[in-house]
This record gives sequence, structure tokens and C-alpha cells, in this order.
Amino acid sequence: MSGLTIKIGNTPIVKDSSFFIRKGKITALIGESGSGKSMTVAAILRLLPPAARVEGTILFEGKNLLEASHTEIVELRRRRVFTIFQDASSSFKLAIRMARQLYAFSAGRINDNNIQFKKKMGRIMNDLRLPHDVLNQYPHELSGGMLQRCMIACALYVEPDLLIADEPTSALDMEVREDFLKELRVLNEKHGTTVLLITHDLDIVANAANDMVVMHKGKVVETGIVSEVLERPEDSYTKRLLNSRF
Ligand SMILES: Nc1ncnc2c1ncn2[C@@H]1O[C@H](COP(=O)(O)OP(=O)(O)OP(=O)(O)O)[C@@H](O)[C@H]1O
Repeated sequence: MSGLTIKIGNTPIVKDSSFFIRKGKITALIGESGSGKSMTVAAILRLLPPAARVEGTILFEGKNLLEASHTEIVELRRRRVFTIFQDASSSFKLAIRMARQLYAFSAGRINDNNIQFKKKMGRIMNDLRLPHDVLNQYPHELSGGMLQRCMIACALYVEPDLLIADEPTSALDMEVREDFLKELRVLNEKHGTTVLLITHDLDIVANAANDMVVMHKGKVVETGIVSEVLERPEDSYTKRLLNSRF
């Protein structure tokens, strides 16, 4: 991503920001609330609000996503890039049972049939310690954390090239958070999925990510390998952020 600028009206939301996501690695995008992380993700997915004006380049395997056709973007979102949004409940329709919705988010995207879905999803649900009863339930009967885990299960099912996870663990308790990070590593190591993990939890960055990108007030202020940035931060905001960890 290079020179990304997003404005809504005259207000700059993201300012001339650049970073690189290494293929097959886990990159954490970190920054305080309102720093522009979700808007950056929206730009990658071409889901910015209509009023937003965007400049710059977002290259995905050589293609500038900001210039890709609608068909190319739809195909990309369907098969190659899986996104777990911050508020999982908004991803589900109220009046449809979870089994159908999970099928659509996972097997349906990669043209697996119902038998394949039941077998593979069953295994993933076991790994995530997700009770199989959820398949017969409606979204409103489940907690935010449970819905989040359902989205995680779908991501694991699809095995996308790129997984974008926006604060995926914020609604999860400690034990489930650990399970999620474990599964994320499996997806990354076994299937080579590149991960962009949006978080403001430095412990998750330290434990799960290879690379990190720090955003502050709409600008990327530091990028690098996690161990190096944690040991020798260069930007003053990154230094403050690291000091606040203890
Ligand atoms: N639809 C919108 N119209 C105008 N401004 C917006 C819109 N959505 C977000 N913003 C503003 O853009 C800025 C960046 O928001 P963004 O959601 O990207 O931050 P964030 O870093 O993801 O924060 P959080 O960690 O709280 O999710 C904020 O100042 C926010 O108020």
C-alpha cells in the first residue's frame, strides 16, 4: 500500500500512508481508537463510505485494488480475501439459522457441497470448541463472542490467501482468545495464509505477529519486524505506546 490518503469532505482520515504486507506472514496493524485502521481496511476491500475520496495505490499481487473492476473485487472478497469484521453480529442476517449462514460464508464460497461442509465445519468447530448446537440457532440467540467464533470458523474453512481480522478477539474471553490465536497460526503456517490483524492489544502483536505497522492520527508512523520494533522503536508515538504496556 503506498501513499494512501482518504478524505471525507475536507477531513483527512488517512494521510499519505504506506506499508507492505509480506506474503505468508502475520502483520499486525496497531494504533489507538480513531487512528484510521478500519478505514484503511475498508479501502483495501473497497468498502469505503460513498462520500470518501481516496488516493494512492493498494497492490494485491500486482493489481491496484483501487482501480480494479467491481467483478474483480467481488471475486477477491469471495474467495481470496476473507474478512472478520469488528462487530461479527452485523455480518449475520437475523431470521436465518446459523447453519445456512455459515454454509454461505464458507463452503458456498468455494463451491463445496453440504456433505463436505458438515464434515469440515464439524472438525473446525471441534477444534474451536464451538458447540454444534449453534448450527440450529438464530444469530440473536448467540452472544457476540460466539458469533465472532463462527466467523473465525468460516475463515478457517475457506483458507483464504489473505485473512483480514479487525479486532477479532475483542469479544472473546481469554481461553477462546488463545484458541483463536492458535488457529490463526495453523492457518498461517499450514495453509500459508497471509494475515492482516487489526488490534490495539500489544500482547497479541508480540505473541502472534511477524511484522507490525503502527498508525497514529491517520498516519503510518512506523513499520517493521515485531521483535525489532518492540526492542528499538523509532517513532515517538510507538515509544509511548510501548511504555503504556507495562
Ligand atoms: N463514515 C464515516 N464518516 C466520517 N468519518 C468517519 C467515518 N467512519 C470513520 N470516521 C472517522 O475516521 C477516523 C478513523 O476511524 P477508524 O474507524 O478507521 O479508526 P480505528 O483506528 O479503526 O479505530 P477503532 O480502533 O476504534 O476501530 C475516526 O476519526 C472516525 O471518526
